[in-house]
Amino acid sequence: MRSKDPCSQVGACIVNMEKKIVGIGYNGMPRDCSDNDLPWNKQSEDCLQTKYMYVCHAEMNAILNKNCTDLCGCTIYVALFPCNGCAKLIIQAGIKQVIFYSDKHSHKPETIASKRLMDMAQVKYR
Ligand SMILES: Nc1ccn([C@H]2C[C@H](O)[C@@H](COP(=O)(O)O)O2)c(=O)n1
Ligand SMILES: [Zn+2]
Repeated sequence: MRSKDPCSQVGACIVNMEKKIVGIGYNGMPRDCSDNDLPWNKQSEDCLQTKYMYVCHAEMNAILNKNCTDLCGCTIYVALFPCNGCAKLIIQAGIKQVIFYSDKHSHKPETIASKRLMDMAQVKYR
């Protein structure tokens, strides 16, 4: 895994209906933003000193890295259940299925909102 996040290395892989890989990504700082200059802290009195303000999620990177015209009908495999921000991207990209390994943040509002959106948009997850 290539992520520089010292606590959580997350990967995502998108496959089309023929099971061909059409996008991969991992969690990392945005392009041209140094992994070394931005914080990787989970907690700080100053939220600007936490990674959450800056890091791009694996799902976002996999979608943006797609090597085909569109992702309609695709399936995304993810290490962690997508947050609400990534759920919006997944839905808007036309991805129809999410296969996740861990749902360890299931109690968080981000995850509850994510499931609400995916249920409405008929994106299956398991
Ligand atoms: N579905 C997700 C959830 C989280 N991430 C990234 C964002 C962070 O780099 C890390 C989560 O950090 P933690 O709070 O678990 O230390 O994982 C992601 O890419 N996709
Ligand atoms: Zn996310």
